[in-house]
Formats: sequence, C-alpha cells, structure tokens
Amino acid sequence: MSRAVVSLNSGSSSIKFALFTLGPDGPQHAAAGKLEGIGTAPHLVARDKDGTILIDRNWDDGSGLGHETLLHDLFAWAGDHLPDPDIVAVGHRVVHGGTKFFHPLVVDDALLAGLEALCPLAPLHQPHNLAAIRAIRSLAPDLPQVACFDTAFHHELPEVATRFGLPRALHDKGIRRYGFHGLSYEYIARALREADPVLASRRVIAAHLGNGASLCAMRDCRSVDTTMGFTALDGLMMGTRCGTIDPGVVIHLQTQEGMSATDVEALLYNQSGLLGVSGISSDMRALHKSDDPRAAEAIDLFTLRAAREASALIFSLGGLDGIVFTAGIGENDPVIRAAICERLAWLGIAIDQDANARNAPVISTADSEIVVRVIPTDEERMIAIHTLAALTPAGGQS
Ligand SMILES: Nc1ncnc2c1ncn2[C@@H]1O[C@H](COP(=O)(O)OP(=O)(O)O)[C@@H](O)[C@H]1O
Ligand SMILES: CC(=O)OP(=O)(O)O
Ligand SMILES: [Mg+2]
Repeated sequence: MSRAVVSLNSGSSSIKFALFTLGPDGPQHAAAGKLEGIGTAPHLVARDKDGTILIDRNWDDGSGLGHETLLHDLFAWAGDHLPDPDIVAVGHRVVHGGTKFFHPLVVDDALLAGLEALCPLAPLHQPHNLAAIRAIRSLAPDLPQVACFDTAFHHELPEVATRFGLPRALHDKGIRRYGFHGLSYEYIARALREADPVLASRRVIAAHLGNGASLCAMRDCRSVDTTMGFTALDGLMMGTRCGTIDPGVVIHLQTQEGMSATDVEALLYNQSGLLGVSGISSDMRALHKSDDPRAAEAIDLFTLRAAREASALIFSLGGLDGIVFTAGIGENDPVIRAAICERLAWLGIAIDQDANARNAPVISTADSEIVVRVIPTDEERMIAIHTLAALTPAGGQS
C-alpha cells in the first residue's frame, strides 16, 4: 500500500483537497477536488491524476449544510472510492499565523488554542480551517495534522513594510501588516524559478486573483511588499470584500449609520467587492455574461484597483521586470489580464492577444519591456511538501 498525504485548503465557501502519494521524487499528485458553494448550493467535483472525473455531486437542499457535515460526507466518499493508500498525515492551509506561527507545525491542543485566538483576524477563513482540523481529529484522533500558514511567506517582509501609521504600542500588540496567499506565492516562486530563472531573480509582481485577491512584490522570489495587511480585507477589491477603503468610512458607518461592528464586518467581508458594486454576483464569469452596466462598472473598478495597487508595489520594487497572473481569475480570464496590463501600458507592457486568449505560459510579446506570465497555482502541493517536512525535519521525503 502506498503512503500518502492529504492536503486540505478550507475557504469561506469551499474546501479544496488533494491526495499525494509519496515517491522517491517527493509527493506525486494522485487525486484532487473542490467542494464549493458551502452555505448555498454545495457541489463536489474530484478528478484523478489523469483528469478523469471521480465524482460530480450536488446536495439536494444543501444550503443548511456546514463545513463539518460536508467534510464527513467527503471523507465517507474518499474512503469508499479513492485508492486505499496509507495516509500518514493531513496538511492544512491555515490562513493566519499571527506573529508566533510561521514554520509549518504539527497540530496539538496548544497550537489549536493559539490559532483559535486569531479567528477574529480572518473570520472568513480561520474558523473553517480549524473546523476541518477538529473534524479530522474526531474521525482519526491519532493521524498527525500539520498547519501551514498563509502568512509565512511574508514573514521576512522588511520591518517598515509591516507597519501601519499607528502608535508603536499597537504594532507591538500584533496590529501590523502580515500579508496572505503565501502558500500560493511560494508555489509561484518555485515554479517561476523553474520556468524562467532569470526573471525569478529580478523584480516581479505576482497577482493572485481569485475570490480573494492580492498582489505580492517579489525580488529574487522573496516577498518585499504585498497588498493584504492585518487581515485579508486589505488591498485589491475582491469577490465580496471591499479591499482598501478610507478608514473614515468604517467610523461613519458605526457612528452615523447605526451599524454595529458585526454589521460592518459582514458588509466589508461578504457584501462588498464585485458583488456589492455590481449588485449581481461575486463571480467574474457571471459579470462577463451580464449586459448590466453595473457589472461593467464592477469589472472596471476591479482592474483599476489592481493596476493602482500594482503601481504602488512597483515603487516598493524600484521598477518592474515581470508580472505573473495566477488563481481563478488570473489563470483563466484573458479579458481581466488584458485590462490590467492595458492600465499599466505606461511601463512598456505589450500583450500578445493570441497567447493571452489561450492562457499561454507567456502572454507578453517578444518586444514587451515587461514579461507577463500565467502560472496555475498549487497551494495543495505546497501544503503536502510542508507537511512532509514538518513530520520528517531531516528532508521531508520518506
Ligand atoms: N474561466 C474563468 N473566467 C473568469 N473568472 C473565473 C474563471 N474561473 C474561475 N473564475 C473566478 O475565480 C474565482 C475563484 O478563484 P479561486 O482561486 O478558486 O478562489 P478561492 O480560492 O478564493 O475560492 C471565482 O469566483 C471566479 O470569479
Ligand atoms: C487569504 C484569502 O483571501 O484567501 P482566499 O483567496 O482563499 O479567500
Ligand atoms: Mg484561494
């Protein structure tokens, strides 16, 4: 029986998972899937390593089903239908590690308590990350679980980039900028080193544009600045999150509009962004299909905010050599990539329209002054690699 690791990436409304068998060359992808629409209309699709669909399931009247119930269903299905490997560990994406946690860690009670305390800083993610850990603990109490932190890639941000213009005592309490999507950026850094080592050693902006969206300024594949800060609410406008706004708006909503802190949290995390501006959908695909001018305006604002934040990161990098697009929108949406690059045309970016339409690995023209690439991210692979390393510190492969 082959040994294997399971990676779980639990989000606000989705759980991505992957099974990796352990070979001499590290984790080998055996199966992967996504359970999305949690809270509305859960839908599970999983494929084997060749892309053959293993399951495509909807839950009748699934709107009341939470992460835990669906995880139990997922495990029941996996137990019956996936190859029967010897699972040696489960690795998790844990969105917030705060100031204390950055190396991947084997989960114990003390770590769980420490991570629980960070839930208010990532209300869309951290509770679900921890719910998945607890669900597996109850199913398989002796199975080692490893927490891999989305904040870790930004742990060595220059000190000044971690500060807000707030009193020092608050920074010292942990009210500072952390940055997120770190597992994705770490994968992108590795993949870029392989695909284009010269570019990887230079000044690159990685654009993780999914339901959550951020940019990371990398020099020699290290994070030197990023758009998300204390929480995953900062920076770009996203599917349902507002991104950077004047903090005076938050004060006004509470003092003048009578909103409670909980109301404001729900507004900024769940009802804003593409969904709030369009009044139609948080999903970019639905906005492209709509001929409502509010959909066009939401798309316009999305690309404007992305280009504006990218321009700030170009300052942090002292120039720019490349852009890498990734995640749901970044990997699949030529219209959005072209619109962002068009807004950055002053840099000398020229896009090859055919290559862009094909989601090709390089979408800039040969004479573009900036190389523009598309790299599909693989957070689950990074989770598997870190999980093995946490269990076998000598090298991560067994
Ligand atoms: N073909 C596509 N064209 C445009 N947008 C897409 C496409 N496929 C996925 N998306 C967008 O990607 C988002 C999901 O991205 P993903 O990286 O999976 O996000 P998350 O991990 O936050 O769930 C969806 O909300 C959708 O807007
Ligand atoms: C940190 C974050 O925003 O993650 P996601 O894109 O999965 O929502
Ligand atoms: Mg994601």
